[in-house]
Amino acid sequence: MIKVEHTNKTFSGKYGEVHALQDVSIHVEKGDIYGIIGFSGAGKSTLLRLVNGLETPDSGTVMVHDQDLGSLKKAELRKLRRKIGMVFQQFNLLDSKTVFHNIALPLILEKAPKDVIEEKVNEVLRFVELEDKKDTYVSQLSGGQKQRVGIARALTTTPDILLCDEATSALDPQTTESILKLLKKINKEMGVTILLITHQMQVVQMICNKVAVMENGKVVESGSVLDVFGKPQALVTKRFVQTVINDQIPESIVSLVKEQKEHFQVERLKFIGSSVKRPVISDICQVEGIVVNILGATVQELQENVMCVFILQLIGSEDKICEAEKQIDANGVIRERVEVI
Ligand SMILES: Nc1ncnc2c1ncn2[C@@H]1O[C@H](COP(=O)(O)OP(=O)(O)OP(=O)(O)O)[C@@H](O)[C@H]1O
Repeated sequence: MIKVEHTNKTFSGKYGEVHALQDVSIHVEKGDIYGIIGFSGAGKSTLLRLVNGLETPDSGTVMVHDQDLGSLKKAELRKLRRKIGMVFQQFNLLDSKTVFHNIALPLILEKAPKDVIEEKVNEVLRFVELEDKKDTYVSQLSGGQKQRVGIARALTTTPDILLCDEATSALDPQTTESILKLLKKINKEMGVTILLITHQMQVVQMICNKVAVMENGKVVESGSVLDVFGKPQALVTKRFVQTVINDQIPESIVSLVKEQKEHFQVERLKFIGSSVKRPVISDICQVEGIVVNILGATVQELQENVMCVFILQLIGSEDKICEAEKQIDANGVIRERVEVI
């Protein structure tokens, strides 16, 4: 549905050149909620602007619906963009106009008939649950309500792609959750594919099925959310994952672990999907000569799955520890040795 292939974009600024995108590729399929995460300056907005045709790459291609944006005429690009809705961090609404007027704006600009506008606005207002605010001025709304209006406006042209630019960054945690639920409902019930950029891993955890992690203009890691959360490779990805899943040994027990006189190994186990049901702990307990000490455990919801992280201290000889590790690996659990420093 969206294919960005080997794109590069360099800006010339006051202090020299900025390589905003370096060989960036992402593939978004129909029905995805695809998250692009990165710290400030990573290149997320530039990538999003390529997808809606506001920016052109220096090299590489951007395909939307199998159409190469670089080869489209202005009118063709306008037509394609009609099917791409945009949601912004700062809502980009007209404060002195009513909710109805703001939502109707894209259709007013298209000179759609009044009855068509009325019907469509009512439909999207129902969907975002703001029917009672139809005649309220935007200046009188809360941040969450403003974002619902922004989303409703993006839906009036019945887009099949929604691009969200930090849509929840200006909102409190509770409102963020309700907006994310609304985006998920749009994806599920309207079949709209969503590409969002964010710097909050919580957003990715709550609604995305795929994620690309950006750093210094490059995609350093991408894949399904389950894979990326389960086995983050790049340091920046590990840091983002740790903001939502605490997989570290609690500081307070590090010294207790170090006091252990017998030979031991600390292991981090991640159970995702069906591996949650495996009796791994009881399996290792059956390895003769191994004592298991649970140092930490967390459970997080991830998509329609749960991810459990266990930090275990296996006490026993190196041979016995290797035997226990084989038992763990045979159960399809993600395992890594943890050095206690
Ligand atoms: N029009 C421009 N002219 C010059 N430099 C630009 C321009 N647009 C972006 N940049 C630079 O490109 C780099 C990537 O910017 P971009 O806005 O894509 O990052 P970002 O990940 O979206 O960051 P943020 O989360 O802060 O918006 C930054 O160093 C930025 O200063």
